[in-house]
Amino acid sequence: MKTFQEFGLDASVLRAITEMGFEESTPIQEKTIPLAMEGRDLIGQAQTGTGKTAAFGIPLVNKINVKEERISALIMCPTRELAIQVAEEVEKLGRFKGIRSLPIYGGQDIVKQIRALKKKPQIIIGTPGRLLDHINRKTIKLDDVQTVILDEADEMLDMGFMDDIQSILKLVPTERHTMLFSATMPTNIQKLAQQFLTNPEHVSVIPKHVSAPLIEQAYIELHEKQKFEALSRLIDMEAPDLAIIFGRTKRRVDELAEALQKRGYAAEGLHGDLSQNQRDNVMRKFRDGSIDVLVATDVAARGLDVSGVTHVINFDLPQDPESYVHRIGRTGRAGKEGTAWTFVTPREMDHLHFIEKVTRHKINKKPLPSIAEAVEGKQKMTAERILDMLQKEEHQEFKGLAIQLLEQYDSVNLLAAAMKLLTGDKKDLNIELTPEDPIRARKKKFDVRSSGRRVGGGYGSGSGSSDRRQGGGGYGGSGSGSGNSSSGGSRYPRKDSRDYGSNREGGSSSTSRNREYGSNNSGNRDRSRAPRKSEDTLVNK
Ligand SMILES: Nc1ncnc2c1ncn2[C@@H]1O[C@H](COP(=O)(O)OP(=O)(O)OP(=O)(O)O)[C@@H](O)[C@H]1O
Ligand SMILES: [Mg+2]
Repeated sequence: MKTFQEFGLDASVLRAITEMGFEESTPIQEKTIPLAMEGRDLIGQAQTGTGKTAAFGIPLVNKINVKEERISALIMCPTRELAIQVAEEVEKLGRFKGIRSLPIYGGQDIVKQIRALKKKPQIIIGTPGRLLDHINRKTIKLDDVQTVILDEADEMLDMGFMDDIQSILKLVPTERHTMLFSATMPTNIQKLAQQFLTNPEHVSVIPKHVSAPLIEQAYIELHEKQKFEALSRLIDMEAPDLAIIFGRTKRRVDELAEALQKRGYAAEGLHGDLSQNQRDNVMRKFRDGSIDVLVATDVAARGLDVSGVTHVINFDLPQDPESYVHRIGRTGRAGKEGTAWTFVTPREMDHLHFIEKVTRHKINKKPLPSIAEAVEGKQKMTAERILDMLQKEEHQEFKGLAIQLLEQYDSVNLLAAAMKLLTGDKKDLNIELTPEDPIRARKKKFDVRSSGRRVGGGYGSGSGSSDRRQGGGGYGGSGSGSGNSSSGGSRYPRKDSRDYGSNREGGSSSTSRNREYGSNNSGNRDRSRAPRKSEDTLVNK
């Protein structure tokens, strides 16, 4: 692998890279940085957690002129959390060069954003809905934008952001440098690429499997009613440092987070119906370790990079293979190992096999963890906590009492009792979750075409595009409901309700497919689209 010195980067950018602790470039960085520095348009595909952000961030900050007082680069992301995270990485990369960057996303006070825009940032990192809002208010002008990056480009298309992106890109000079990035590149991305990129280079670092190599993947076949018990046992058995648990709907996430809390786990939920403040708080707590279980809808599936996530658990099977790849990719990042567990009900087994086929990765079947395994795991963890406390020497004030107790009681019994207390077993609490419908693969899904690799039918282009058309139609008129709309009669249909949601945006919107992560109907899926991808969407051809 190349060191960063070999790219001929600005000294201030190199210094930033060093401070971030990056020693060598990752494969996608090695391939894209030189091309991007030449100004080539490109489509960059590489596994989750392999540094795509810096792959576009480094050449971007390298070329930005700090004297520029206008927006010269635009990065678009599908979710607010991702926009915030990418903005932080860009900020770090550009720090010593003195580059000004700003995240712009829905749910945040627009007046505050307008004030921040007055500081003349050179790089804007935003979600499409809120960007359009600013464009309509003329608080963001794109006339001088020279570089556009679409992170998780396929997801933005999938969420129905195509119209928004088109509207935005129409305002950017055609003489520009455009790059798309994602771990998955479905065929429909070609349409976007053809329209917006000039003679793009397709840079793909997907060796054999589309999912990241350091993730151990397993599934448990079980009935819907067994899921919660299985989850508790699994968490106890595996004792994750940090875990993300994906649920299918917002209601599911709420119920699950509450149920886990009742059982004594430090868990909180994240989905599009929460206020931005709540979303920020949950993410902050998860990042700083004040909670160790994040329960989330697919709003957290893409791009999020939280170090220390050792486990991803699909409490509900994801809708499509892409979602599976991205969800499990929240662990096993930056060279670290991770484990992904997936719960599958008997009726969903076909769909799991489909995911295996598309991702070209066998997912190992594991038995439901037994009570004994759960107990053993919990005991181990309690012991670890005690030893950790010993090392930190934070137990001094209990020493006197300990000596007294030891004079009267047996040491083994004493410690065992203390451990039992510490384990805080609340297993007998009766918890019932509202059942979710199983995901079912469509009948015609294995319509194998000539190459023998394609999987058409329900996942192929035919039904897929009709799904999209439906979605697109629904968005046209969804504007009026947007709570934070202020520029009535705008040129663009208002679609920030799809900005993965907040109460204000999503509440009254009539978004047709509930794809936006913020409808108030608590039972809604955060994404309720039919599976429809073709096999070759995920695998390097
Ligand atoms: N060259 C490098 N050396 C060490 N760590 C790196 C390097 N480049 C990036 N990283 C770190 O790797 C982690 C994953 O990077 P990043 O979030 O960019 O992955 P990604 O490819 O965009 O993944 P996803 O597909 O999930 O969005 C981050 O914590 C980042 O700081
Ligand atoms: Mg990323």
